Amino acid sequence: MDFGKISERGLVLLGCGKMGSALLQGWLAGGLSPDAVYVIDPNPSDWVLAQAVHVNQPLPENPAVVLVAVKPQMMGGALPQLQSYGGGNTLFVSVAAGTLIASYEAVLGAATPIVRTMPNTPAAVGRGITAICGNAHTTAAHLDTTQALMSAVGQVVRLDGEHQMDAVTAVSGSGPAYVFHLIEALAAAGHAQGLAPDLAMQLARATVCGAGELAYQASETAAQLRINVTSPGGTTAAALEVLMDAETGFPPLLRRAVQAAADRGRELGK
Ligand SMILES: NC(=O)C1=CN([C@@H]2O[C@H](COP(=O)(O)OP(=O)(O)OC[C@H]3O[C@@H](n4cnc5c(N)ncnc54)[C@H](OP(=O)(O)O)[C@@H]3O)[C@@H](O)[C@H]2O)C=CC1
Ligand SMILES: O=C(O)[C@@H]1CCC=N1
Repeated sequence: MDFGKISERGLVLLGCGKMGSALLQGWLAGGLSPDAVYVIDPNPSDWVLAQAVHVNQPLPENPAVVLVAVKPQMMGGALPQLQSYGGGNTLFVSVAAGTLIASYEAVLGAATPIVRTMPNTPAAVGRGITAICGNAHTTAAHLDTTQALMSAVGQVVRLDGEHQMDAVTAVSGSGPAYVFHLIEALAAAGHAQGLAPDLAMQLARATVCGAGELAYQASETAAQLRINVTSPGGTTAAALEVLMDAETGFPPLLRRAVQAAADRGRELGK
């Protein structure tokens, strides 16, 4: 990726925990010079400290981008220190769940270009997906810059508006955790069938990873890939009868889980 203005003017990363580090890892791997990155974090990890980026050092006068990756609950304490960059030509990009664009505008000024995004942690291996939407002061160029930054760590989709963000967060932002829990639950179920825990975990993890890779590479729909596994009257059909039950299977369970996540996003926005 050509980091252009970011290489010249710098990128400030406010909060460099799990999500900030996943993004930073992708950018550095994509060719961003560590010298262009200014991390602010009270407890930087050993990994961050080893990246030759500026950590808790004086900031550039006019950074091209401020990437906000602190928890929503920390935003009130963290954001005001960057208020002086508001209303100028610094683009603010937030990855925080829940926190509304209006909250940033209240601190930074409504004339600040702000793009709200929702990435996910597979960004750490270049396989994330990030949804983006901007405020009234973001131009096509700001959205392009954000898209380029997030494309360094996976796919990017543009939303119609911020109203979609809580649902997106509940599906793809939090979604990796649902899949990791699927691995845990599948392994536990294998153990309940008499397999040793290690073997059950190896089988479950490889199965989810392999199925994910197949879904990524194959041209068929997810439904067709499922049908391809399901021999009529066979073992998969027996399991799917349980999992696809309209009252007790995955569909109502995931609907409730995604609803809970989206509701929590809305609460965080208050
Ligand atoms: N994790 C995920 O899968 C995803 C997270 N997000 C969003 O990313 C954001 C960060 O989440 P995540 O990375 O998981 O959380 P982390 O707690 O791992 O990272 C947040 C980092 O910010 C630091 N921090 C706390 N206060 C300040 C401050 N005043 N100034 C600068 N840095 C500060 C924290 O330090 P300390 O630990 O010492 O408090 C921590 O290192 C959240 O808003 C979340 O909604 C979005 C998509 C996916
Ligand atoms: O759990 C959270 O609130 C964050 C947002 C999406 C994933 N992690």
